[in-house]
Amino acid sequence: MSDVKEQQEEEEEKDLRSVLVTSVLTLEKIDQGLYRGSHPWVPRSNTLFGGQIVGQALVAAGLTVGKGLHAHSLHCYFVRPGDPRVPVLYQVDLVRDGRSFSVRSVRAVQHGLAIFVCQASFQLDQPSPMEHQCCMPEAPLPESLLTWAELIDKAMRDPLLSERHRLGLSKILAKDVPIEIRPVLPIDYVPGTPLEPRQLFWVRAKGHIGEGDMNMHRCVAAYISDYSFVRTAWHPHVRMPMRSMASLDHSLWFHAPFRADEWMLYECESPWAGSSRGLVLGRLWRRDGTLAVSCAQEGVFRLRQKTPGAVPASKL
Ligand SMILES: CCCC(=O)SCCNC(=O)CCNC(=O)[C@H](O)C(C)(C)COP(=O)(O)OP(=O)(O)OC[C@H]1O[C@@H](n2cnc3c(N)ncnc32)[C@H](O)[C@@H]1OP(=O)(O)O
Repeated sequence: MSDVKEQQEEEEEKDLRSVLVTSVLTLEKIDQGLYRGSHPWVPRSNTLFGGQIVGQALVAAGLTVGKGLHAHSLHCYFVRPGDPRVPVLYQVDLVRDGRSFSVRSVRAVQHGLAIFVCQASFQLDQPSPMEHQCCMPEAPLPESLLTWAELIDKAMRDPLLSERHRLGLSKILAKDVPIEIRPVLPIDYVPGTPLEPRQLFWVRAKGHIGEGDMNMHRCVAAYISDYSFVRTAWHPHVRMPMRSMASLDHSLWFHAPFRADEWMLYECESPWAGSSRGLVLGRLWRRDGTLAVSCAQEGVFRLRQKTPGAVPASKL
C-alpha cells in the first residue's frame, strides 16, 4: 500500500474515533499529577457540563495509577459552577497505593478555586466466586427505536405545538452532544407534562472507541452517566416554575467490563425529593443483561414559590 493511501486510511480511522476520546477526555500534562482539560461542548446553562468534569477527573486520576488497575468507584462533589471561558486544572493527590487498591483524590480548579473534588479508587482485576446481580428491566432493542433527535423532529411537526416550545426543541436539536440516545419511555418534549420520576433509554458514545483501554470506557461512561440524569427527579414537578437546577454530587461504581461505544440501557429512578434536593439512582446495563455500572446523584432544585393567588379555585 502506498504511504499516501496508508496515511489517508489512518486519518479516516482517526475521524471515526469518538470525539469524547480524541478531545474531551484527552488531557494535557502540565506537571507531575497536574493536568489541563478543555471543553469542546458547553450546555445552554453556560456553565460546564458536570459529566465532562467527572470524566476528565477520572482520566487525570487514571493517569497516575499503575498498569492493570481499573477504576471501580468514584465519589464527587460539584462545589462551584465551571467557567466555560477558561480551561480546568486537575490536581491529583496520590492518597495510597496498596497491594490491590490505589486511591486518588482529585481537585478541579479554575481561577485558583476548587470547582469540584472527588475520590477515585482503582483495583487490580481480582475474580471471585462471590457473584450476584439483579435483573435488567425489559426494553425493546435500540435498533427498533427512534433516536432522541428523530423523536424531537417528529414532535416539532405537530401543528398544535406552540412557537415557544418549537423554538426550545430546535435549540435542543442544534446541540452537538457527543452521545447518542434512544428513549424507551416517553420523554417530555412539551414542557409542562408531568411524568413518572423514571427514565429508561439506550445510550452510547458517538463514533468508534474500539476495544482500547478499559479505563477509557469507564471515563466515557462517567461522562455519559450525568447526561439528563438529575432531571429524573424533576419529572413529576415540571408544572412548578424552576429558577435553577444543578447536580451537587455524583457517585459511580463500575462492576463489569463494557464498551461505552456500544448500546447500554440506562435505567434512572428518583426515589425521593425534598428540602430543595432530589436523589436519582441509575444503572447502566450491557445489552446482554450484565450490570455494568451503578450511579447515584443528588441535585439542588430551586423553585419559584407560588403566590397565594395562584391556588386553583377548586382547592379553596
Ligand atoms: C443540570 C445538568 C447537570 C449538570 O451537569 S449541573 C453542572 C454540575 N454542577 C454544578 O455546576 C453545580 C456547582 N455548584 C454550585 O454552583 C453550588 O455548590 C450550588 C449547588 C449552587 C450550591 O451553592 P450555595 O451554597 O447555595 O452557593 P452560593 O451561596 O454561592 O449560591 C449560589 C446561588 O444560589 C443562590 N441561593 C443560595 N441559597 C439559596 C436559597 N436558599 N434560595 C434561593 N437561592 C439561593 C445564591 O443567591 C446564588 O445565586 P446567584 O448565582 O448569585 O444568582
